[in-house]
Amino acid sequence: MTHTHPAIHLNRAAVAYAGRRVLDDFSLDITPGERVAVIGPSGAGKTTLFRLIAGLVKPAEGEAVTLGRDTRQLRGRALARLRREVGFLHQQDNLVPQLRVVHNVLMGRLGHWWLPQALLSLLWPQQIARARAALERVELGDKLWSLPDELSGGQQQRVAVARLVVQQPRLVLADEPVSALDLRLGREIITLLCDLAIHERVTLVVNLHTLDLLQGHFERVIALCDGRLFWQGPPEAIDQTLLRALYGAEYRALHLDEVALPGQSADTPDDDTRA
Ligand SMILES: Nc1ncnc2c1ncn2[C@@H]1O[C@H](COP(=O)(O)OP(=O)(O)OP(=O)(O)O)[C@@H](O)[C@H]1O
Repeated sequence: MTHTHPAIHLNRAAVAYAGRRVLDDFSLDITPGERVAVIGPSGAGKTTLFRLIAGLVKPAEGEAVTLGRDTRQLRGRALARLRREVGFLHQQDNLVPQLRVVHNVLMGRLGHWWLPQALLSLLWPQQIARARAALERVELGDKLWSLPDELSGGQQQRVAVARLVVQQPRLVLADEPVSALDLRLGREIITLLCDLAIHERVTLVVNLHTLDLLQGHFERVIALCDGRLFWQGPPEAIDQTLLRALYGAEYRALHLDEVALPGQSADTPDDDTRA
C-alpha cells in the first residue's frame, strides 16, 4: 500500500503548558519510511515534540497531522486507530514487570484484538508462534517465559522492540530508547530499530542523547533548541561548531567534543554504514 501523504506533517505548530510555550512555530514534514534522529539540549522540547506527534497534546496553534490524521480532531475510535498504528519505545519501564515476556510481547497485538481475545490471552497467550518469531528476531527466542526482572536492561529493551515487531506500527516514536544503556548495547537497539524501519517500511523518529549513534543509522537529524527547529540536515553535516551552538553550556558537560561524528570518518568506530 502506498501512502501519498507525509507520515508526519507539522505546520507552524505551537504547544504550551500552563500558558508557557515550549514548542513554537514548528514546521516539519517526515516522509513514510524515513529514519530521523531528534537531538538538542535538555528542555529543548524533544519529548513535547513526540507527544505532539502522538496526539497526546494538541497544538495550541498551527496543525499536527500524523499518519494522515489531524490530531486536533481525533477522538474515540479514530484516536484508538492512530494509537494502534504508532509504536512507542521509552528509556525504561517499557514492560509490565508482573507479566512474562510472551505476554509483554503480545501486548503489541492488543490494539488488533477484540476484548475477549485480549482477556483470553492473559490466561493462555494467543499467537505464541508470533511472539517467539519476534523474540528470535531480537535474539531472545529462549526468553519467552522469563519475567522482565530476570533480564538485563539491554534485553528488556530488545523485548520492547519485539513487541513493536508484533504490533506492526506504521510509525515508531522512540524517546531516549538507549539513554539507560552503554554505547554497545545502545548501538544494538538502534540497529534493531533501524532494521525494523527498513524491512517493514516503518517511519522511525528517535530522540537521541548519544550522538555517537547517529553514525550509519539515520537519514536526517533534526535539532531543537528552546522549542524551535534550530537545524536539520544529514548526519554527515553535523560538526563541532554546530554542536557547540546548539548545546551551549551543556556542550562541555556532555563531553560532546569527544563524540565520533558521522562526518569525521577518520575517527569513527568500525560500524554498520548502511544508510
Ligand atoms: N507536563 C508539563 N507541564 C509543564 N511543563 C512541562 C511539562 N512537560 C515538559 N514541560 C516543560 O517543557 C519544556 C520542554 O520539555 P521536554 O520534556 O519536551 O524537553 P526535552 O528536550 O525532552 O528535555 P530532556 O532532554 O531533558 O528530556 C521544559 O522546559 C519542561 O520543563
